[in-house]
Amino acid sequence: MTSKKEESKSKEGDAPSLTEEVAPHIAIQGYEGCFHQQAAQYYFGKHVTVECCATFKEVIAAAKDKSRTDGCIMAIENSIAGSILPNYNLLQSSGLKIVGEIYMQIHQNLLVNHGVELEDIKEVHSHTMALQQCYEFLDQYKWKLVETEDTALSAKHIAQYKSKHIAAIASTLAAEIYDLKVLAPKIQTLKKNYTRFLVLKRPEDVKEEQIGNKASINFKTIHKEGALARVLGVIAIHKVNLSKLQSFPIPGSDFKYQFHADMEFDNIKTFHRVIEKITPLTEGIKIYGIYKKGIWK
Ligand SMILES: O=C(O)C(=O)C[C@]1(C(=O)O)C=C[C@@H](O)C=C1
Repeated sequence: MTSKKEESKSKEGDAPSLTEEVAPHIAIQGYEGCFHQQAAQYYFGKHVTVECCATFKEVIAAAKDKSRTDGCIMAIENSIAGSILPNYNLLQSSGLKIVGEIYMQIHQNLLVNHGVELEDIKEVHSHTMALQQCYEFLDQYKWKLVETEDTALSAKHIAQYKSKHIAAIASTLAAEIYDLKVLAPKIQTLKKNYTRFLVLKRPEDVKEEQIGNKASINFKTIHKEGALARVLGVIAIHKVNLSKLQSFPIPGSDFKYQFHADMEFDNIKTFHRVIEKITPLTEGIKIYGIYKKGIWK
């Protein structure tokens, strides 16, 4: 049986020559018209093919499976709704490497079937992160908010069932694909609304250390005063920019914490020096990847 990955590679007919670049097949959370698909196209180009998964857990499983995909794209944080904490745990247990990141401007829209007006709406369906990005708009109404797997899938469902009382929050691309009306455009709480996505690959497919100016690491510190401050001091002394520090509980540890840190630097040697110096101050330090800082799109 041909896997979806092989199918996608042979779509154009003949097997690609050795010199020909093969469009990657990438696992995403969501379906046709979702923001992950747009992020995949932005990063890999229009020819990328996607393996649509219902949950982030499935995305990671698909990314780890060589017969299914070449890796995945996973949202990790949003500038309005904040960090997607469960994804930090998934990243940690996955063993996958970060090879890139994407900051993508997200416009959320209220979509309905043609003929439906604001006063007809009783429920609004969307991905939890999308709903959270639109609370200020949604708070004006008494609609029931329903969390779904995906923005685009919500749009597809209201079109499919010709719903008269349900709206979806999704992209204008989803509106086009499923022939829905944009009843209210750009309803996210702040005009500027960015989601950061990580590009992950299996470690064996990351041939050599990436050339980059950003890195993500994970570490634990002992439960003693000043332990984290000492680590941060080393980072500061080396003039490395700590662009994100996220603490999250170690599962099953009665609230002991681990830290995820993103760092930006001009010289890779400086980053390695920081790692050398903080290793004795931390436990279980892990480098998730060295990659090129994403451009805000
Ligand atoms: O539902 C989608 O369209 C997704 O791609 C998921 C997702 C997310 O996980 O944050 C992606 C970007 C937006 O922030 C809203 C939802």
